[in-house]
Amino acid sequence: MNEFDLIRRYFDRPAADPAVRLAVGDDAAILAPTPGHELLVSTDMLVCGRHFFADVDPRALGHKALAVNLSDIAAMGGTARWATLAAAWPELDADWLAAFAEGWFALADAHEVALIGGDTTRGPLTLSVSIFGEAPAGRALRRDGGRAGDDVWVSGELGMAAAAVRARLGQLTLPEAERALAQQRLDWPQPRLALGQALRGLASAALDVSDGLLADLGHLAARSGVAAWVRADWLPMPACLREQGAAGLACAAAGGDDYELCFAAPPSARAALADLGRALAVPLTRIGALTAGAGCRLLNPDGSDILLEQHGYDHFA
Ligand SMILES: Nc1ncnc2c1ncn2[C@@H]1O[C@H](COP(=O)(O)OP(=O)(O)OP(=O)(O)O)[C@@H](O)[C@H]1O
Ligand SMILES: Cc1ncc(C[n+]2csc(CCOP(=O)(O)O)c2C)c(N)n1
Ligand SMILES: [Mg+2]
Repeated sequence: MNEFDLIRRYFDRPAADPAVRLAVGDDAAILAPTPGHELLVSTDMLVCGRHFFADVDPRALGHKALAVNLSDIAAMGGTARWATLAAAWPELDADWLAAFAEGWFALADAHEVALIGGDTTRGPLTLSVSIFGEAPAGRALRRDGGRAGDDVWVSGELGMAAAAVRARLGQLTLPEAERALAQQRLDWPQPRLALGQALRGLASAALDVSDGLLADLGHLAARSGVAAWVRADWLPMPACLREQGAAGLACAAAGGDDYELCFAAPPSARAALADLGRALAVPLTRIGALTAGAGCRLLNPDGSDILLEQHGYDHFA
């Protein structure tokens, strides 16, 4: 099998989407965006040893490479449409590639996202995915719309993916059942696309939690020109992390790899958000608020600060 056989065998699947005029096989894809919509474009890379362990399940890796990109479209309140996959593969392992493609296409098909092109080289395992989504013109959710007085919310549960990484590195001990759940959260993030779309018109600002809640909320606050606080005891985290004390809190508040949505919304939206959480069967938890000022604080019930060593993952810290 050579490079072109590899592409044809694993990644060249005819797109059902009539907006894909031309996909894999030419010098560029040709797409027909939906009239009245704006294009959302984002890129996320996964590097072996940095974003995943070398012995990762290839099906999970195929899923995650796409999922983390879908999560950025979810954070914008968009519909995901098309993706490109640029990959460096260390070797041509047919079973491994088949499993990777299976993980990718299962998620791609579930969200009707067509693989429209990419690039293939040999090298240390690295995946760079670009995602193209759409939102009705002027309606995408941005980071810069938050206002002092808004509530801060987060979807799902925080911290288990980071706990899986720390357990693997011997920095944290989890009971067997919880360790399996944590591994599941790390390997199989579920991008919150339906939630993001439903938040258009409800949320004032949003982003997805990839680096860690405090770091990412800090970005939202900075872009919105306000400060943020969150209450440690309001964070949605499983009991097994609460029981770990400071180490568990660090996972939930700053661990990253959660791919949940964090968003700001005025208090007048509380009832609608409670209904939305029930309708989508996604837990939505009010965890804090935006205020005048700058920065992002983690608070005790008495209002005192909890200082963490880091607010999130930083590749160069
Ligand atoms: N090399 C680069 N050149 C131009 N822009 C970049 C580059 N790297 C990142 N950016 C931009 O900087 C901003 C922040 O990037 P970042 O990768 O942290 O996005 P994020 O959504 O916060 O996190 P994640 O990558 O985990 O989704 C984004 O707008 C991104 O497009
Ligand atoms: C082996 C291994 N070590 C550490 C981590 C944790 N981690 C790596 S990158 C990142 C932030 C998101 O990345 P980016 O900002 O590049 O999108 C996080 C939380 C992991 N997942 N696997
Ligand atoms: Mg993001």
